[in-house]
Amino acid sequence: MSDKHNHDDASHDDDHSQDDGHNHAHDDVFNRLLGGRAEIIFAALCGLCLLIGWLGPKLNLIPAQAGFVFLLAAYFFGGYYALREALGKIFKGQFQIDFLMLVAASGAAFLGEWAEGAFLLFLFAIGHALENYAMARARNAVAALADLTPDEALVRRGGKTETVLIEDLVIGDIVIVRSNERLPADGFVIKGTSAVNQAPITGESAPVDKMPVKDSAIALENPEVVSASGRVFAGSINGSGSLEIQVTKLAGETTLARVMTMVAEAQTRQSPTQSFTKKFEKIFVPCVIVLAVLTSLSFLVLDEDPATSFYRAMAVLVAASPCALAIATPSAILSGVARAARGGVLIKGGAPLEALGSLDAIAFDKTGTLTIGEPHLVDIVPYGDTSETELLEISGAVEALSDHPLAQAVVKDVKTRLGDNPREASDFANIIGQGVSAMVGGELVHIGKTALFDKGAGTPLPDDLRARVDGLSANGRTTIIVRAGTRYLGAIGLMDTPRDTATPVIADLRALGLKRMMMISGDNQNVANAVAKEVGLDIAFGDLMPEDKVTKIAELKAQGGVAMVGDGVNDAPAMANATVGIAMGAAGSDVALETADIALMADDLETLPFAVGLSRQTSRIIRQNLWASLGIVAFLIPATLFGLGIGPAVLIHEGSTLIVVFNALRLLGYKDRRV
Ligand SMILES: Nc1ncnc2c1ncn2[C@@H]1O[C@H](COP(=O)(O)OP(=O)(O)OP(=O)(O)O)[C@@H](O)[C@H]1O
Ligand SMILES: [Zn+2]
Repeated sequence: MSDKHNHDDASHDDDHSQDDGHNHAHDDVFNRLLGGRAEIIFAALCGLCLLIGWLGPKLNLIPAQAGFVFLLAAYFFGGYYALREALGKIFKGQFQIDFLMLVAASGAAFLGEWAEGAFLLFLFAIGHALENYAMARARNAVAALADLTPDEALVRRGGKTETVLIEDLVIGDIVIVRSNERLPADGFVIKGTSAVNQAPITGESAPVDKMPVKDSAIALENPEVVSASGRVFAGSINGSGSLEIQVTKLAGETTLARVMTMVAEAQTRQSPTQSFTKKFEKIFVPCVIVLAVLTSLSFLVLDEDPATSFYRAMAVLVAASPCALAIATPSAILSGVARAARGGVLIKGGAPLEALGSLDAIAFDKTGTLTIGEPHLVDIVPYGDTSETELLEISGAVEALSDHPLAQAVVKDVKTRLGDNPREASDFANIIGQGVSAMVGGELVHIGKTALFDKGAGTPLPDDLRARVDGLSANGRTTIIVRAGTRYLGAIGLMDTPRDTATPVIADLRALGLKRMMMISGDNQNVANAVAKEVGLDIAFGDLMPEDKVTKIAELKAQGGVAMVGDGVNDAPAMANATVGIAMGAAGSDVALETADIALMADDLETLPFAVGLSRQTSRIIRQNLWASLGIVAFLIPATLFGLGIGPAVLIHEGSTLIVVFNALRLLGYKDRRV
């Protein structure tokens, strides 16, 4: 890895821009010669020179002068990268904590303790090399996702089949995928059926059955509306069938490619804890310097020589460098975000990750989120002398002009019951959150919930029809009422089925410690209650207009924070107002991918407990790391003041830094405990 990352970069530069401070390679002569491993090789050489220079003269193997030359070499190898980095920072007007270490090493040399100084630099160099290696591992955990896509694809162009590089695929190309091969591109199926394993992209545990889309011309024009059974993603693994796929995204723009870019961005975004530790360091570091200066003057009051005081001051400097504190949070966030991405969850940085880890309230949208979002007609109740056919025809004609899930359900079921609809509607209007209106056969037709007929003008809802509607709602039916002119034609009861995953997911979330789980819905309160009860939610807020949803979420946010889970269909404003907005189905929707704080790639709730569990684990690890790093500093400062030497101080210092980093790296192996 030529990729060098210094823990101090991540958090010590006072006014660093995210990308500059975060991740830069040491692109120097040595790294070029040593294949990017110069740092670790230098650390090893430093140790070797130290060993020869220190033991050689002691065992009379080499003369003392030669030993000294080896110690100087150890200084060079151990201090080269630290000095380079520190000087680079100082020229930019930034301060680097590890500069304190260099001062301490020079101090040791100044006192004639060359071996001790070299030992300090050795521990320092090896510690940092390991740390950089670990951080690179976390960062590259996501880059490994790129290996999921094959380099080449088998394409059919103009009757010929040829193999091309995936970079050379163009939109509209037809790609042939044989059984058990990895998919080379995003697109939709035009031929063949197969069960495709999408776990690397969406985290879905079970393979998804794929089949050709009905109309490939429409699908190519509007890839976002292709159903889950038709759409495929680069990087997923074909099952036993073979497929022909039409390409809809260029190689650099596939879902996988975009997730990788977004993860890289997210990993550099600062979390509240990071900002806090930075502020803390701003106060702490000057205090350390003052303390060290005072310690170096202690010979003025204590009965000791100035060299001893100076040595002790150096030890204090090392002891108090809060390196572990600086790396504690960024390393955990890096690993957490990387692990999430590999499980089909895109977390946009440390802030949402930490927020989700500490929330205990979560709100769900109903339609399309907790339910499948495909309601069916279950009750048809004509009123007065209206026939069932007339009720259905008029409703079908009006709803044909609406794109609401309820409308689509009505249109579809009317078509299966009656065939082609002889009636047609015009002058359609949407009455947001309540219903719709349109002209059919010269009459103004209104369709919608009770509130539409209570608040609006026009003939009021007759009591006997209201009683029927209330009865249906009480049974958990979403009920819509139809009125043409002054005549009430009747009511239609629809039912949407909860997702199979809803109940187990909510049980898992409860087991993870979420206390308040609720639903917010525009649907009737009774219906909301029925669904909430079925899936195991604590409470349902129904009859909410779109702006009421926003108000409700803002209210919950003020009461200690809330995560809002939605499918992105008319719940985006509520998600934007939540502490953390979680969108599902992001693999198929660019808008959801871009706007959510956390995006579940699968069009399902399945990966939500994983996201919450991982966030909680990340928060726990950050807390452990903060306590450990502060604890070590709190121990080392008095210990060095009372005589602990530089060697042991550096050992403990670097040891604690590494422990913190490796503790964070545990997140990469976080187990998703779903069954
Ligand atoms: N096209 C329509 N035809 C009939 N009724 C409608 C239509 N659009 C909305 N309504 C009525 O307005 C209510 C609220 O609609 P809204 O779109 O705000 O919520 P929703 O998306 O259905 O539910 P949820 O908030 O649970 O996702 C619906 O339950 C329905 O009664
Ligand atoms: Zn350090």
